Amino acid sequence: SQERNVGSHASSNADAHKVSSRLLFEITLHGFLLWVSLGLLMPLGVLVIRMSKREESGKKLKTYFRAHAILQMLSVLLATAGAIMSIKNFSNSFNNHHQRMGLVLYGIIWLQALAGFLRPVRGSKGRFPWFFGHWTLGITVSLLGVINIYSGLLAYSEKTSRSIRLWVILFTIEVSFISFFYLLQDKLEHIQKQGVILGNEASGTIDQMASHSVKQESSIESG
Ligand code: HEM
Ligand code: HEM
Repeated sequence: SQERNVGSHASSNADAHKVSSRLLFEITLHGFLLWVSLGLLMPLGVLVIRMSKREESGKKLKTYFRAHAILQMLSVLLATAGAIMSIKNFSNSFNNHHQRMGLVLYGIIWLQALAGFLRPVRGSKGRFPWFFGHWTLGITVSLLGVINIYSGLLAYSEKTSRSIRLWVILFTIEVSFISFFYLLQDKLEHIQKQGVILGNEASGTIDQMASHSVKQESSIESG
């Protein structure tokens, strides 16, 4: 960069300004594309396929599956556009965590999407190992994606000396909502099951419990 400054001595001020505002635009576009991709579409795609867990109608199952596949493919395409752009315009030095982890993420999301298409049919022998691999990699990518968005914001504030406070706060709120909903999905299943037991089998269950405790008491008495 020193060489460049020396080389364009005559119009150095104007050039420096041009370069920096162009770079600023490219960094902002890079950040925005990758946030939409790994920070929004990908986690939404995960939440959507998890909604199919409590679904019995085949038609709705298919819709959730389609939505998952489409959201994840869009996410991969946007990330790829962002990757091509950043490799064209940035330094390609890969000398910090953000850049190196970003490169690894570009690779893994392609693998994950390809693996999504190469799934064994439901109920076959290979389905569980596939699901376990797809789930583990999917969750890992989503977590690393969130971490890389934070480190990208830090890199942005270092490069531009602009405040990132608002973006950090907004992104943290978004991630909290998504995490809450992710955890709630497991609980909803639990709550629904409890509802079924209380609604349909309550009297039977209570009868069983009562007779069980009577037996226990009588066995304590006799013992
Ligand atoms: C998970 C999402 C992200 C991934 C996978 C990612 C990936 C990358 C990669 C691979 C590079 C190096 C590009 C090269 O030199 O060819 C890079 C650079 C950079 N990224 Fe990101 N990025 C992400 C999100 C963000 C966000 C949200 C921002 C915030 C604006 C950001 C800001 C930057 C900056 C400022 C650079 C310049 C290089 C530096 O000094 O570190 N990135 N990113
Ligand atoms: C980078 C892209 C992708 C990511 C990050 C991802 C992530 C995930 C995650 C985390 C789950 C598990 C959800 C849960 O039950 O807790 C899942 C399930 C699933 N994914 Fe993906 N996925 C991606 C792409 C794809 C694609 C492209 C397809 C198909 C074309 C696909 C098909 C499926 C199917 C069928 C399931 C449900 C498996 C089952 O419940 O048996 N995925 N995905």
